Amino acid sequence: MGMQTTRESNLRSRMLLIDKDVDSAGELARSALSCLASQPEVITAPSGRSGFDSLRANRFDIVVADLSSLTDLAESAEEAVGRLARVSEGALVLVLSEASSVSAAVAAMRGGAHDYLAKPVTGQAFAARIGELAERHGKTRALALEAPSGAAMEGFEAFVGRSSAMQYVYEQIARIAPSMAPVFITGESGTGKQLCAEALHAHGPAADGPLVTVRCAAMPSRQLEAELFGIVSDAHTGLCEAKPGAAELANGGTLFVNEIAELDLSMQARLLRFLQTGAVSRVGESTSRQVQVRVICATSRNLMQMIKEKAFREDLFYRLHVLPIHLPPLRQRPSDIMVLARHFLTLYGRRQSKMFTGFSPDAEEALMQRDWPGNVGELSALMRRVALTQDAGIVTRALLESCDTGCDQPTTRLAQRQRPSPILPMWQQEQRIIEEAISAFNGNISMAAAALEISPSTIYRKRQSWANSGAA
Ligand SMILES: Nc1ncnc2c1ncn2[C@@H]1O[C@H](COP(=O)(O)OP(=O)(O)OP(=O)(O)O)[C@@H](O)[C@H]1O
Repeated sequence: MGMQTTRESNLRSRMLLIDKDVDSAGELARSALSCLASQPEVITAPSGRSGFDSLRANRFDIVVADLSSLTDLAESAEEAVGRLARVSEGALVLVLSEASSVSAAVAAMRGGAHDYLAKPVTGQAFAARIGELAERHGKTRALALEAPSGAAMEGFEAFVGRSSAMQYVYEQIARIAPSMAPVFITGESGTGKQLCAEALHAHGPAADGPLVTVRCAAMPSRQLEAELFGIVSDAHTGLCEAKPGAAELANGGTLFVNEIAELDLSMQARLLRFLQTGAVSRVGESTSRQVQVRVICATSRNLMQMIKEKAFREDLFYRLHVLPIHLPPLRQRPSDIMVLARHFLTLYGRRQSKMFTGFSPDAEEALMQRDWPGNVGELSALMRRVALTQDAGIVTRALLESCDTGCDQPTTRLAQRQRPSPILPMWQQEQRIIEEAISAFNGNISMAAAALEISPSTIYRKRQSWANSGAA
C-alpha cells in the first residue's frame, strides 16, 4: 500500500507518519491533531521504505516513525532512524516504540531522532510532545503549532502565556507545590523566577504563612548574613539595631532565596547548616531558634560550572536541587510574545488611563523577530515605556523603535537588527558550544549535558550527525 492523505492539503505544515498499522496510526494522528489550533496535513506510510521514498520526494515538517515499522529500511534501529533522519532535511523526527526500552530510545536518539515516545500514546500526550519539540527546536512559527486550544491555560497565578512550554511549567508548579521539599528554579533573567516562587508558595502547604524573599545579588556578605539570619544589637557601640532575618520571618511559610549563586562560600556553609538543622541564630548570637520553612531558591547562572570551579558547594547544591523547575526563555516560546505584549500594554495603558487598541502588523513583526535576551522583564519594560510615551490607539513599529532607546541590551534593539558579521551557521555554533562544554568537563558527557540543560542523548545524536556529515 502506498501513501494515504488523512487531511485535505490546504494546511501549512506537513507530517509524515510511518506505521505498518496505518489505520491506528491515522486514528492517533487525528485525535492528536484535533487538540492543536493549527492542524498539519498528515501523510501516512505503511513501511520504512515507503516513508523513506515519501521523504525523498516531498518536504515534511514533522516525521513520526514507529520503530518496528522500519525493519525493511535497515537491520539496526539506529541505522534505520539514521537513514530517515538524513533525508528528513530539517524536519522534527519523533520515534515511537511499543516497548519503553532504554536501548530502543538510545538507538532512536543516536540515529538522529529528536525525541522518543513509548506506545501506547494518547492523542493529547502526542500533541503536547510535538508542541514541546517544536518549541525546543524553535519551530513553532514554522509549523504554525499552537498550544491545544481547549486544554491550554491562558496563564497560571500571575503568569501569562499559553505556549506548551508554559503549560508544562504550570503543570510542574501544581504538581510539586504541595510538597515541603526545596524547589530549585533555573531560568534566564526576566523569565519569571519570582513569579514562580510566588505561585509555588500560593499552592503550597505554607500558603497561609509569609513568603519572604532575599535577593542575594550585589550585597556585601556581612549584610547578606544579617538579611538572611538576623542580627542582635551591638551592646557596646549601640550602632546596629536588633532585627530578625528572612529565615526567621519566614517561619511557618516560604523562604525564597533568589540569585543563590551570589552567596560566597562562607554564606553557603551557613545556609547548608540551616538546611540541615532548621535552626537560626542571628549574627552575634550564641543561642538559636528552630523554624519551619519551605525553601525555594533560584539562579540564572550555571551552577554545574560553578561547582566544577569550586565556587559553589556540591553538597549544598544537592540539598537544594530536590524539585527542579526550569523557566524557558521567551525566544523559545514565541507564541507567548504577542499575548504578553497585549497584556502589558493593556495593564500599563490602564494605569495611565489610556486605551490602546493593539499593534500594527509591522510592529507585531518587529516584536516577534526580536530575541528578547531580557525575556518577559524586557518586554514588560518596553510596553511600560510605550504606554507612557503614546496617548492611545495603535502601536506602530516606529513608536516601538523610538521607545526602545532605553533598552538594556542595545544590540537587540528593534531599530538595530543588523548583527556583527560573519554569522556562523547554527550547527557550527552549536557544535562549538557542545564541544567546549565536553572539554570543560574533561570529556564527561553527562556533566556537560547537565550544564547545558540538555539530555546526554542529544549530545550523542548531534555528534553522530556531525560525524556523518564529515564535520567532526
Ligand atoms: N509569564 C509571565 N507573565 C506575566 N508577567 C511575567 C511573566 N514572566 C515574567 N513576568 C514579569 O516580568 C518581570 C520579570 O520577572 P521576574 O522578576 O519574576 O523574573 P526573574 O526571572 O526573577 O528575573 P531576575 O533574574 O532578573 O530577577 C516581572 O515584572 C514579572 O512580573
